[in-house]
Amino acid sequence: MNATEIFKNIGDTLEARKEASPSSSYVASLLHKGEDAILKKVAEEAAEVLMASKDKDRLHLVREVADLWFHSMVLLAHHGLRAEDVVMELKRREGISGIDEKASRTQG
Ligand SMILES: N=c1c2ncn([C@@H]3O[C@H](COP(=O)(O)OP(=O)(O)OP(=O)(O)O)[C@@H](O)[C@H]3O)c2ncn1[C@@H]1O[C@H](COP(=O)(O)O)[C@@H](O)[C@H]1O
Repeated sequence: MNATEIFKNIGDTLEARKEASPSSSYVASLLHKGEDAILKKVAEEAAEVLMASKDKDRLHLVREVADLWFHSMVLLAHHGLRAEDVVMELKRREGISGIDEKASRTQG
């Protein structure tokens, strides 16, 4: 299974969890708690990424980034968006130098 298929499968699961009972699923319970609870998890996971990076523990870092990506996907689902929307934005940016893009924003 490639990354695109994994993102799609998780996105489909998150969508299905909107109809699931909060007692039966972590995602359903988080979606049920609402935006503030999801944002709190995203912030917590981002902080854990920082700590894992400082620990110089590569496996720990991969696991924390997975937690951050996953909770970001739950946030996207809350807003009716999917990982594929973020991938499309990254694709749109492909080949556009960050330096050139920043310069175009500061001109005129
Ligand atoms: N990828 C994940 C995933 N990554 C992390 N987590 C959960 O995210 C939670 C957050 O972890 P923390 O490190 O903050 O630990 P915690 O203290 O237990 O969390 P809190 O009680 O503070 O929320 C843990 O319960 C993890 O199990 C995930 N839960 C679900 N998924 C995917 O979502 C699908 C649906 O999950 P359910 O809705 O639970 O069936 C699963 O099949 C997976 O594909």
